[in-house]
Amino acid sequence: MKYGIAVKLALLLAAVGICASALTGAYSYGVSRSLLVESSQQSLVAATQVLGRRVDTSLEEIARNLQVLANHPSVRRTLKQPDPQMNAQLAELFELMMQANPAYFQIRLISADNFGLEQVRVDRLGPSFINVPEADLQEKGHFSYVSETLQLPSGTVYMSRITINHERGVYTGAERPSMQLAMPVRDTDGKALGVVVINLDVDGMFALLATDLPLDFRLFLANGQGDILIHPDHSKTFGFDRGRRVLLQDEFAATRSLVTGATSQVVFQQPTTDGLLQPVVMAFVRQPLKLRSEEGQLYVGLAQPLSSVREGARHLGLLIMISVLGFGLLGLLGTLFLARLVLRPLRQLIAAANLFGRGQEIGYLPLDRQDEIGELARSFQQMQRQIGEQLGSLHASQEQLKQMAQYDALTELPNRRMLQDRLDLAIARARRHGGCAAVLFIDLDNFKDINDGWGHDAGDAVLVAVAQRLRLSVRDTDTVARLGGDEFVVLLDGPDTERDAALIAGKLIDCLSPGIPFQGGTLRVAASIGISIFPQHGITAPQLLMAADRAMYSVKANGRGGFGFAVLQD
Ligand SMILES: Nc1nc2c(ncn2[C@@H]2O[C@H](COP(=O)(O)OP(=O)(O)OP(=O)(O)O)[C@@H](O)[C@H]2O)c(=O)[nH]1
Repeated sequence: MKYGIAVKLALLLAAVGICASALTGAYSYGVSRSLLVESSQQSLVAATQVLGRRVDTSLEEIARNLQVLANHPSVRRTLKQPDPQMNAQLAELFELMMQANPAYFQIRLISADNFGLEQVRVDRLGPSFINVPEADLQEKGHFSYVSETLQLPSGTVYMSRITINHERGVYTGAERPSMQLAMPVRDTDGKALGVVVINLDVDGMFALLATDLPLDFRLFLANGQGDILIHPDHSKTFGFDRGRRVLLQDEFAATRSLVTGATSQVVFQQPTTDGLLQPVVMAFVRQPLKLRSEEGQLYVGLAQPLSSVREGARHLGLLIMISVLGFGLLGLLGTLFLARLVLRPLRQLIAAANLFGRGQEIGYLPLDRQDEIGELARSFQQMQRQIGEQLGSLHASQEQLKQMAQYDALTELPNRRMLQDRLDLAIARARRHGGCAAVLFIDLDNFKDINDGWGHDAGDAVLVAVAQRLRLSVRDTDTVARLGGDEFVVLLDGPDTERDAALIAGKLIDCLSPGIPFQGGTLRVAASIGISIFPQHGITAPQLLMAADRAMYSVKANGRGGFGFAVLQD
């Protein structure tokens, strides 16, 4: 039993278990993976929406700052009557505001007079600020952020398009993506005195807004017409500034529905392209701007590497694989243990059956168990009992058959067949030791008369009594047999047989002479005996029997009731 049932059962169950859990694992992995990717995509959309709203909120905050400045009494006063001291104080105020708002490139106070001459201007230059000297101040009346803002009602914000700042001046904002937010400064009677302008660092503002996003996220921004303004590949930004527009809807076909207004958000997977070194999931939202602006709306986008989206799914897959293998192994060990547990009593039964087959004590059987194994053990015990009983009766029958084959049923003396065997044995022994054997052939005289006169039962009683008397008259080592009817044979075996034969024949005749009591009466019986001796009268059993038989007939012929020896062979 190289691979027993336990191993086979364990392997089968473990294989079934592993297949089932692998299929379940694969299915749940597939479903969970889709759900995880879907959930990541939804999270990306939500993050993009939050970012878009933050842009709008930031612009509103800038508008509130503009309001503070436009309504500042010193601003009005210096626009009405320029005062270098007041200008210096305002410059300090502008600087403080720029310190608090890192995305402000520049704050200016521009007069409505003198062709829009800058009154106060503070520029950011790296970590420091420059209060531009009066001599370097410029006329800005021809810029729309001045001319158009002067037309606006008090408290209204002008917001320019986002462009590359080509205005003259050496400061951090030069040649960088920027936008101008301006507000008119009006006198109490509503007369426009000038404008306050904040030049905003667009990249800086978005970098600030996106600070809490994961490092591998990439930011995208397009203006209301779809011109890409922020892209990891800078060659794709502000294409219109170089005379070749690069549009969001051309770059990412999936955003067309967004640009045409069919949807307010899109999420899609993008294979590797310029500026995106690996496949990403991208989400874009259309962000309407609350402030009146030339853009009207912006398109804000975020890209997340597909690998990080799938990271969770990969982790899940690994967990599922470990679980499947772990549970498979546990299942295998558990099944092996269970199978051994179940098979132990079966092995006991096998051992018991083997012992029973060899006729040995069968030992312990799990008879107390209430399950199928207990039932099997009880059936086995029952079968063992029945087989034992049947074997017993078979042995008894065999013994009976043996008795019947070798003994006479009436007298219980050895029959002709057994006599034959004993005679053969005696001849062989005599031959080997140079001894002899004697056959005394006994036939009752006129036995027929007893039958006829007293009935067959009387004859039987006589035969039984004769057998008993003959038996008691010889040694235990001698054989007294009944050949049939009223014929008996006594076989004498020993060194002095020849001399004793006549003696014993006389003794036998004498033992029969007492009457045999039967039903209140007495039956009389006598016998004639013929004697043959080995080797004188024959050297085989038939020869000896025949010689003795003939001798017995000679006795009968000579008047019965005596014995005589066989005639010597020539
Ligand atoms: N009761 C009884 N009678 C038997 C049995 N076997 C044989 N006999 C009878 O025994 C008798 C034998 O008779 P025989 O030996 O031929 O003759 P016999 O009357 O003995 O006369 P002799 O032998 O010449 O002296 C027959 O009548 C048989 O029927 C038996 O088992 N029981």
